[in-house]
Amino acid sequence: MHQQKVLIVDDQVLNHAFIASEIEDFCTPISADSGAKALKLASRLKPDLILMDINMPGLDGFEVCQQLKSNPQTEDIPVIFLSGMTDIASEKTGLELGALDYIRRPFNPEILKARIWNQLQLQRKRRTLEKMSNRDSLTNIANRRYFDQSLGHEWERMRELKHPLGLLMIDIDAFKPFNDEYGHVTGDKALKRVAQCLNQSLKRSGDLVARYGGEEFACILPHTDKDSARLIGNQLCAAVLDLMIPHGASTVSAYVTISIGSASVYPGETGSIKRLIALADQRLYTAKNTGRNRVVHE
Ligand SMILES: Nc1nc2c(ncn2[C@@H]2O[C@H](COP(=O)(O)OP(=O)(O)OP(=O)(O)O)[C@@H](O)[C@H]2O)c(=O)[nH]1
Repeated sequence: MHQQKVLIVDDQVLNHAFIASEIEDFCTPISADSGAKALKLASRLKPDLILMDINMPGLDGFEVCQQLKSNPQTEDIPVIFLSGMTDIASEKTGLELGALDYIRRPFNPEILKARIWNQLQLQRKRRTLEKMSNRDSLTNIANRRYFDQSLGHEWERMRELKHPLGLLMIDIDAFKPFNDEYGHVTGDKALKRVAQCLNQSLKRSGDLVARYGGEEFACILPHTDKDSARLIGNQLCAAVLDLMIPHGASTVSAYVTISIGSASVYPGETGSIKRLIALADQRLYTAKNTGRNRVVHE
């Protein structure tokens, strides 16, 4: 099975089979015989490309394209129309709706194949760049940019669900003395190990840990009330201590430790993302001033 998926949307089963047989040696074709099924499959499977007929019973290809482009989860999936409607007005409508290309039927199978191949190569590069732009290059966990984006997204999601959103602000203790004692190369290695440890300690798929800046990390915990956030914070403190990274210049412990400020709110009309960050930040400050290697919470 190939990694890249192409969703073929057409009410004519014979068309599916023909296109699938042309492209299956370099991608995995998936079939949808209606616009409604296409919308469901697109948001569930996130295909790399959608090849779509226009004339279909129920939702037509134009309507499906419009819905795909207005949903943040599917707006970036490239769409190519494959249609027997050869008039300029239809082609213009398709392109104006955000389709990447419009191929008229009858098409030459070799040309269709070449176009799909080219689009999949571009999509592969696009996805690699997207991944790189969201990662911190030293620690290989999410970066600040991705954190800001995710926090905004989770704030909205939890507001709609009326669920609590937890946030941990995390800072490595006495890291300046660590660098002074062992040098920056060892400092970088310790940062990487702590980052990986935090990342691996989070068990739920919706949780996210990011490098917030320097030796500071931040952890987004959807569906998490203040007690659960504190509990997760304590687990993270214990996990980092368990790494047993020697720290001869620390006044807190013989090993590298972290301090955490924990907060959880129900996103609503009052309150804001800024306020949530400020709360967790203030508590991190308190954790630093009351001994370090601890979680301070409400
Ligand atoms: N090796 C390395 N050090 C970094 C990196 N980013 C930030 N730092 C260092 O982290 C240290 C942070 O020092 P401070 O903000 O004074 O805090 P601290 O010494 O950890 O003290 P507390 O936070 O109060 O426990 C600075 O010396 C930075 O140079 C990095 O990418 N690599």
